Amino acid sequence: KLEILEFPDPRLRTVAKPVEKVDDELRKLIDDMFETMYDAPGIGLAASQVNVHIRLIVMDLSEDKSEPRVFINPEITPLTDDTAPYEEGCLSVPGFYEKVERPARVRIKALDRDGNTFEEEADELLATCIQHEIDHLDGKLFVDYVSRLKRDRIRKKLEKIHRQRA
Ligand SMILES: O=C(O)C[C@@H](Cc1ccccc1)[C@H](O)SCc1ccccc1
Ligand SMILES: [Zn+2]
Repeated sequence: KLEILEFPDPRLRTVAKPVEKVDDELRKLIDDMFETMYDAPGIGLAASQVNVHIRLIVMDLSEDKSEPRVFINPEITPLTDDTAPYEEGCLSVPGFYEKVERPARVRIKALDRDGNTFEEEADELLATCIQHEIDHLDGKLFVDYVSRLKRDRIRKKLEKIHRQRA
């Protein structure tokens, strides 16, 4: 299992670099990220969250771990000006949930775990999750979309918890 960085760790603000080679070493990291995500549990995980600053996301929106998805060097394009709200959480901001508005439908272009390019249109939870994860690759967190007052309260609470840890 890999350690998940927690807000306000400054390493979460790193902008991830494109993946150069989709090889067995990368696939080992992908498998370790799935193990970490399922154990958390979560439905998405960006490499940035495990302190590996490359443009790699793993995701599984299914109820029974039956639909693992890999997005390498993902690019998204909004397909509508409509936005959809979602009560977002984050494995890097444990215990806090805030409403975030994001484009309701997006086009995703990425490489899969074999290095093949694929494209798909996403709405609902897939649209929300892929945008949340790509934000991680750009050093952004969902708490950046709430007021500074709210963000500071969340930061202070998590800093207190981190101080109480050994
Ligand atoms: O990136 C992460 O930290 C994992 C996120 C992914 C996510 C955030 C907001 C909305 C959708 C997905 C979550 O912590 S995974 C936990 C979870 C489970 C079901 C629904 C929403 C969030
Ligand atoms: Zn997150």
